[in-house]
Amino acid sequence: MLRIALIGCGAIGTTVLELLQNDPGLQVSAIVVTPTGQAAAREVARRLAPQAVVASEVPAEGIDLLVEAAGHAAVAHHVLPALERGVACIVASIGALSAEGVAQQVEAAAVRGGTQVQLISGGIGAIDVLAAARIGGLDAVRYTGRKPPRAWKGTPAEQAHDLDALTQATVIFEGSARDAALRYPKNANVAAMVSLAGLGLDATRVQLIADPAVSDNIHAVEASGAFGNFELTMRNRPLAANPKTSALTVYSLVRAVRNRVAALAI
Ligand SMILES: NC(=O)C1=CN([C@@H]2O[C@H](COP(=O)(O)OP(=O)(O)OC[C@H]3O[C@@H](n4cnc5c(N)ncnc54)[C@H](OP(=O)(O)O)[C@@H]3O)[C@@H](O)[C@H]2O)C=CC1
Ligand SMILES: O=C([O-])CC(=O)C(=O)O
Repeated sequence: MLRIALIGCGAIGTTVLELLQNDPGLQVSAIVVTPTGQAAAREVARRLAPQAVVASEVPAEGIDLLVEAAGHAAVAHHVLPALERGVACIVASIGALSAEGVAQQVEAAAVRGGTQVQLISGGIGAIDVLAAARIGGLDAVRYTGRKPPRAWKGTPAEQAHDLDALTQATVIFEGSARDAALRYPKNANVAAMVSLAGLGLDATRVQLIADPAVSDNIHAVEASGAFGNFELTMRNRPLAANPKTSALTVYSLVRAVRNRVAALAI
Protein backbone atom coordinates (compact mmCIF):
# COMPACT_ATOMS: atom_id res chain seq x y z
CA MET A 1 0.00 0.00 0.00
CA LEU A 2 1.43 3.39 -1.05
CA ARG A 3 0.83 5.85 1.79
CA ILE A 4 0.31 9.39 0.53
CA ALA A 5 0.47 12.81 2.18
CA LEU A 6 -1.59 15.28 0.14
CA ILE A 7 -0.52 18.91 0.62
CA GLY A 8 -3.42 21.29 -0.05
CA CYS A 9 -7.14 20.60 0.02
CA GLY A 10 -8.48 23.28 -2.28
CA ALA A 11 -9.83 22.96 -5.83
CA ILE A 12 -7.14 20.48 -6.92
CA GLY A 13 -6.71 18.60 -3.64
CA THR A 14 -10.44 17.94 -3.17
CA THR A 15 -10.88 16.65 -6.72
CA VAL A 16 -7.78 14.46 -6.41
CA LEU A 17 -9.32 12.91 -3.28
CA GLU A 18 -12.60 12.30 -5.13
CA LEU A 19 -10.80 10.50 -7.94
CA LEU A 20 -8.44 8.43 -5.77
CA GLN A 21 -10.88 7.41 -3.04
CA ASN A 22 -11.46 3.87 -4.37
CA ASP A 23 -8.04 3.15 -5.87
CA PRO A 24 -6.55 -0.12 -4.69
CA GLY A 25 -2.90 0.05 -3.67
CA LEU A 26 -3.11 3.71 -2.66
CA GLN A 27 -4.06 5.33 0.62
CA VAL A 28 -4.20 9.03 1.42
CA SER A 29 -2.86 8.84 4.97
CA ALA A 30 -2.49 12.57 5.64
CA ILE A 31 -3.97 15.81 4.35
CA VAL A 32 -1.73 18.76 5.14
CA VAL A 33 -3.12 22.30 5.08
CA THR A 34 -2.45 25.62 6.80
CA PRO A 35 -3.83 25.98 10.37
CA THR A 36 -6.68 28.16 9.04
CA GLY A 37 -7.68 25.50 6.50
CA GLN A 38 -7.97 22.64 9.03
CA ALA A 39 -11.72 22.75 9.65
CA ALA A 40 -12.61 22.77 5.94
CA ALA A 41 -10.09 20.00 5.22
CA ARG A 42 -11.54 17.84 8.05
CA GLU A 43 -14.96 18.13 6.43
CA VAL A 44 -13.54 17.04 3.04
CA ALA A 45 -11.60 14.20 4.71
CA ARG A 46 -14.75 12.97 6.47
CA ARG A 47 -16.41 12.50 3.06
CA LEU A 48 -13.52 11.39 0.86
CA ALA A 49 -10.64 10.08 2.98
CA PRO A 50 -11.87 9.13 6.47
CA GLN A 51 -8.63 7.24 7.14
CA ALA A 52 -6.50 10.37 6.68
CA VAL A 53 -5.18 12.55 9.48
CA VAL A 54 -5.55 16.27 8.87
CA ALA A 55 -2.47 18.17 9.99
CA SER A 56 -0.43 21.29 9.39
CA GLU A 57 2.83 19.36 8.97
CA VAL A 58 3.69 16.17 7.09
CA PRO A 59 3.80 13.24 9.56
CA ALA A 60 7.41 12.28 10.35
CA GLU A 61 6.71 8.57 9.78
CA GLY A 62 4.48 6.40 7.62
CA ILE A 63 4.46 8.41 4.37
CA ASP A 64 5.81 6.95 1.10
CA LEU A 65 4.80 9.73 -1.29
CA LEU A 66 4.10 13.44 -0.89
CA VAL A 67 1.71 15.00 -3.42
CA GLU A 68 1.86 18.80 -3.48
CA ALA A 69 -1.24 20.73 -4.66
CA ALA A 70 -1.07 23.78 -2.40
CA GLY A 71 0.97 26.68 -3.78
CA HIS A 72 4.53 27.93 -4.15
CA ALA A 73 5.15 28.32 -0.41
CA ALA A 74 4.49 24.62 0.13
CA VAL A 75 7.56 23.67 -1.90
CA ALA A 76 9.99 25.24 0.61
CA HIS A 77 7.86 24.36 3.62
CA HIS A 78 6.91 20.76 2.87
CA VAL A 79 8.60 19.40 -0.27
CA LEU A 80 12.22 20.24 0.57
CA PRO A 81 12.17 18.67 4.08
CA ALA A 82 10.33 15.59 2.80
CA LEU A 83 12.93 15.05 0.07
CA GLU A 84 15.71 15.41 2.64
CA ARG A 85 14.02 12.65 4.67
CA GLY A 86 13.92 10.41 1.59
CA VAL A 87 10.20 10.77 0.80
CA ALA A 88 9.45 10.87 -2.96
CA CYS A 89 7.46 13.95 -4.03
CA ILE A 90 5.13 14.90 -6.88
CA VAL A 91 4.88 18.66 -7.35
CA ALA A 92 2.17 20.76 -9.05
CA SER A 93 3.45 24.23 -8.04
CA ILE A 94 6.25 24.14 -10.59
CA GLY A 95 6.57 27.93 -10.64
CA ALA A 96 8.15 27.77 -7.17
CA LEU A 97 11.29 26.51 -8.93
CA SER A 98 11.60 29.83 -10.76
CA ALA A 99 12.85 31.66 -7.64
CA GLU A 100 16.63 31.99 -7.72
CA GLY A 101 18.32 28.77 -6.55
CA VAL A 102 15.14 26.83 -5.70
CA ALA A 103 15.39 24.34 -8.59
CA GLN A 104 18.94 23.53 -7.44
CA GLN A 105 17.81 23.22 -3.80
CA VAL A 106 15.02 20.82 -4.76
CA GLU A 107 17.37 18.66 -6.79
CA ALA A 108 20.06 18.67 -4.07
CA ALA A 109 17.50 17.70 -1.40
CA ALA A 110 16.38 14.73 -3.52
CA VAL A 111 19.99 13.65 -4.03
CA ARG A 112 20.70 13.86 -0.28
CA GLY A 113 17.50 11.96 0.51
CA GLY A 114 18.26 9.30 -2.12
CA THR A 115 14.84 9.88 -3.65
CA GLN A 116 13.16 11.61 -6.60
CA VAL A 117 10.93 14.62 -7.21
CA GLN A 118 8.54 14.56 -10.15
CA LEU A 119 7.23 17.76 -11.72
CA ILE A 120 3.87 17.11 -13.37
CA SER A 121 2.88 18.39 -16.79
CA GLY A 122 -0.29 19.77 -15.15
CA GLY A 123 -2.45 21.91 -17.43
CA ILE A 124 -0.17 21.61 -20.46
CA GLY A 125 0.79 18.88 -22.93
CA ALA A 126 3.89 18.12 -25.03
CA ILE A 127 6.26 18.22 -22.06
CA ASP A 128 7.55 14.85 -23.31
CA VAL A 129 8.21 16.38 -26.75
CA LEU A 130 10.07 19.40 -25.34
CA ALA A 131 12.17 17.34 -22.94
CA ALA A 132 13.18 14.97 -25.76
CA ALA A 133 13.68 17.73 -28.34
CA ARG A 134 16.02 19.54 -25.91
CA ILE A 135 18.48 16.66 -26.28
CA GLY A 136 18.93 17.51 -29.96
CA GLY A 137 18.91 21.26 -29.27
CA LEU A 138 16.04 23.78 -29.18
CA ASP A 139 16.20 27.15 -30.98
CA ALA A 140 13.08 28.89 -29.66
CA VAL A 141 10.17 28.12 -27.33
CA ARG A 142 7.22 30.46 -26.89
CA TYR A 143 4.30 29.96 -24.50
CA THR A 144 1.04 31.94 -24.52
CA GLY A 145 -1.51 31.67 -21.70
CA ARG A 146 -4.98 33.05 -22.40
CA LYS A 147 -7.67 33.01 -19.71
CA PRO A 148 -10.95 34.83 -19.05
CA PRO A 149 -10.53 38.08 -17.06
CA ARG A 150 -11.94 36.53 -13.86
CA ALA A 151 -9.00 34.10 -13.79
CA TRP A 152 -6.62 37.07 -13.41
CA LYS A 153 -8.38 38.47 -10.32
CA GLY A 154 -5.99 38.82 -7.39
CA THR A 155 -2.94 39.11 -9.66
CA PRO A 156 -0.81 42.13 -10.71
CA ALA A 157 -3.05 42.38 -13.82
CA GLU A 158 -5.73 43.80 -11.54
CA GLN A 159 -3.61 46.87 -10.72
CA ALA A 160 -2.98 47.69 -14.40
CA HIS A 161 -6.42 46.86 -15.85
CA ASP A 162 -10.08 47.02 -14.92
CA LEU A 163 -10.61 43.31 -15.56
CA ASP A 164 -14.41 43.49 -15.32
CA ALA A 165 -14.52 46.19 -18.00
CA LEU A 166 -12.26 44.54 -20.63
CA THR A 167 -13.93 44.34 -24.03
CA GLN A 168 -11.04 42.85 -25.97
CA ALA A 169 -8.09 40.50 -25.50
CA THR A 170 -5.44 42.35 -23.47
CA VAL A 171 -1.79 41.36 -22.99
CA ILE A 172 -1.15 41.57 -19.26
CA PHE A 173 2.42 40.22 -19.26
CA GLU A 174 5.22 39.73 -21.73
CA GLY A 175 8.66 38.47 -20.67
CA SER A 176 10.56 35.43 -19.47
CA ALA A 177 9.02 32.29 -18.00
CA ARG A 178 10.89 33.04 -14.77
CA ASP A 179 9.27 36.47 -14.35
CA ALA A 180 5.86 35.12 -15.37
CA ALA A 181 6.02 32.38 -12.74
CA LEU A 182 7.24 34.77 -10.02
CA ARG A 183 4.59 37.42 -10.74
CA TYR A 184 1.69 35.03 -11.44
CA PRO A 185 2.26 32.15 -9.01
CA LYS A 186 -1.28 30.75 -9.39
CA ASN A 187 -1.47 31.14 -13.17
CA ALA A 188 1.95 30.53 -14.71
CA ASN A 189 3.04 27.13 -13.36
CA VAL A 190 2.54 25.84 -16.88
CA ALA A 191 4.94 28.50 -18.22
CA ALA A 192 7.54 27.33 -15.69
CA MET A 193 7.03 23.68 -16.67
CA VAL A 194 7.37 24.41 -20.39
CA SER A 195 10.60 26.29 -19.70
CA LEU A 196 12.12 23.70 -17.36
CA ALA A 197 11.41 20.96 -19.92
CA GLY A 198 12.77 23.01 -22.81
CA LEU A 199 14.92 26.14 -23.13
CA GLY A 200 15.06 27.16 -19.47
CA LEU A 201 13.37 29.79 -17.31
CA ASP A 202 15.12 32.81 -18.85
CA ALA A 203 15.17 31.95 -22.57
CA THR A 204 11.52 30.86 -22.84
CA ARG A 205 9.33 33.75 -23.99
CA VAL A 206 5.92 34.11 -22.35
CA GLN A 207 2.82 36.15 -23.10
CA LEU A 208 -0.19 36.18 -20.75
CA ILE A 209 -3.56 37.43 -21.99
CA ALA A 210 -6.87 38.31 -20.33
CA ASP A 211 -9.54 37.65 -22.95
CA PRO A 212 -13.23 38.35 -22.31
CA ALA A 213 -14.13 36.31 -25.43
CA VAL A 214 -12.97 32.97 -23.96
CA SER A 215 -14.32 30.78 -21.18
CA ASP A 216 -11.58 28.13 -21.27
CA ASN A 217 -7.96 28.35 -20.08
CA ILE A 218 -6.08 28.31 -23.37
CA HIS A 219 -2.42 27.32 -23.42
CA ALA A 220 -0.33 27.48 -26.59
CA VAL A 221 3.27 26.38 -27.15
CA GLU A 222 5.38 26.88 -30.25
CA ALA A 223 8.83 25.30 -30.37
CA SER A 224 11.53 24.79 -32.97
CA GLY A 225 14.90 23.09 -32.95
CA ALA A 226 16.94 20.24 -34.44
CA PHE A 227 13.91 17.93 -34.14
CA GLY A 228 11.74 20.15 -36.37
CA ASN A 229 8.94 22.24 -34.91
CA PHE A 230 5.50 21.97 -33.34
CA GLU A 231 2.55 24.06 -32.24
CA LEU A 232 0.21 22.96 -29.48
CA THR A 233 -3.04 24.57 -28.36
CA MET A 234 -4.90 23.35 -25.28
CA ARG A 235 -8.44 24.57 -24.52
CA ASN A 236 -8.82 23.51 -20.92
CA ARG A 237 -12.03 23.60 -18.88
CA PRO A 238 -11.43 25.42 -15.59
CA LEU A 239 -12.42 23.84 -12.28
CA ALA A 240 -15.67 25.27 -10.89
CA ALA A 241 -13.98 25.79 -7.52
CA ASN A 242 -11.09 27.83 -8.99
CA PRO A 243 -11.25 29.52 -12.42
CA LYS A 244 -7.45 29.90 -12.47
CA THR A 245 -6.96 26.11 -12.45
CA SER A 246 -7.72 23.67 -15.28
CA ALA A 247 -9.37 20.31 -14.59
CA LEU A 248 -6.53 18.72 -16.57
CA THR A 249 -4.11 19.63 -13.76
CA VAL A 250 -6.04 17.31 -11.46
CA TYR A 251 -6.01 14.50 -14.02
CA SER A 252 -2.27 14.98 -14.52
CA LEU A 253 -1.67 14.61 -10.75
CA VAL A 254 -3.93 11.55 -10.51
CA ARG A 255 -2.14 9.96 -13.47
CA ALA A 256 1.25 10.58 -11.83
CA VAL A 257 0.07 9.03 -8.55
CA ARG A 258 -1.55 6.00 -10.22
CA ASN A 259 1.61 5.39 -12.26
CA ARG A 260 3.51 4.87 -8.99
CA VAL A 261 1.62 1.62 -8.39
CA ALA A 262 0.56 0.59 -11.91
CA ALA A 263 2.10 -2.54 -13.40
CA LEU A 264 1.91 -0.85 -16.80
CA ALA A 265 2.55 2.89 -16.54
CA ILE A 266 1.43 5.19 -19.35
N1 LIG B 1 1.18 22.77 -12.79
C1 LIG B 1 0.01 23.26 -13.15
O1 LIG B 1 -0.43 23.12 -14.31
C2 LIG B 1 -0.82 23.97 -12.13
C3 LIG B 1 -0.39 24.13 -10.84
N2 LIG B 1 -1.17 24.75 -9.91
C4 LIG B 1 -0.65 24.91 -8.54
O2 LIG B 1 -1.52 24.26 -7.64
C5 LIG B 1 -1.82 25.13 -6.55
C6 LIG B 1 -3.16 24.78 -5.92
O3 LIG B 1 -4.18 25.04 -6.85
P1 LIG B 1 -5.72 25.03 -6.40
O4 LIG B 1 -6.05 23.77 -5.70
O5 LIG B 1 -6.50 25.40 -7.60
O6 LIG B 1 -5.73 26.24 -5.36
P2 LIG B 1 -6.74 26.50 -4.14
O7 LIG B 1 -6.48 27.91 -3.72
O8 LIG B 1 -8.11 26.09 -4.50
O9 LIG B 1 -6.25 25.51 -2.99
C7 LIG B 1 -4.99 25.61 -2.35
C8 LIG B 1 -5.00 24.77 -1.09
O10 LIG B 1 -3.70 24.66 -0.56
C9 LIG B 1 -3.69 25.10 0.81
N3 LIG B 1 -2.40 25.73 1.09
C10 LIG B 1 -1.94 26.93 0.65
N4 LIG B 1 -0.68 27.12 1.08
C11 LIG B 1 -0.34 26.03 1.79
C12 LIG B 1 0.82 25.64 2.49
N5 LIG B 1 1.91 26.42 2.54
N6 LIG B 1 0.81 24.44 3.13
C13 LIG B 1 -0.27 23.64 3.07
N7 LIG B 1 -1.39 23.96 2.44
C14 LIG B 1 -1.44 25.14 1.80
C15 LIG B 1 -4.87 26.05 0.90
O11 LIG B 1 -5.29 26.19 2.23
P3 LIG B 1 -5.81 27.65 2.77
O12 LIG B 1 -7.07 27.90 2.02
O13 LIG B 1 -5.96 27.42 4.22
O14 LIG B 1 -4.72 28.61 2.42
C16 LIG B 1 -5.87 25.30 0.02
O15 LIG B 1 -6.41 24.18 0.73
C17 LIG B 1 -1.73 26.55 -7.17
O16 LIG B 1 -1.48 27.54 -6.20
C18 LIG B 1 -0.56 26.39 -8.14
O17 LIG B 1 0.66 26.63 -7.47
C19 LIG B 1 -2.43 25.19 -10.23
C20 LIG B 1 -2.90 25.06 -11.50
C21 LIG B 1 -2.12 24.47 -12.56
O1 LIG C 1 -4.44 25.18 -14.73
C1 LIG C 1 -4.06 25.96 -15.62
O2 LIG C 1 -4.73 26.23 -16.63
C2 LIG C 1 -2.69 26.56 -15.56
C3 LIG C 1 -2.40 27.32 -14.36
O3 LIG C 1 -3.24 27.76 -13.63
C4 LIG C 1 -0.98 27.53 -14.09
O4 LIG C 1 -0.16 27.35 -14.99
O5 LIG C 1 -0.65 27.89 -12.93
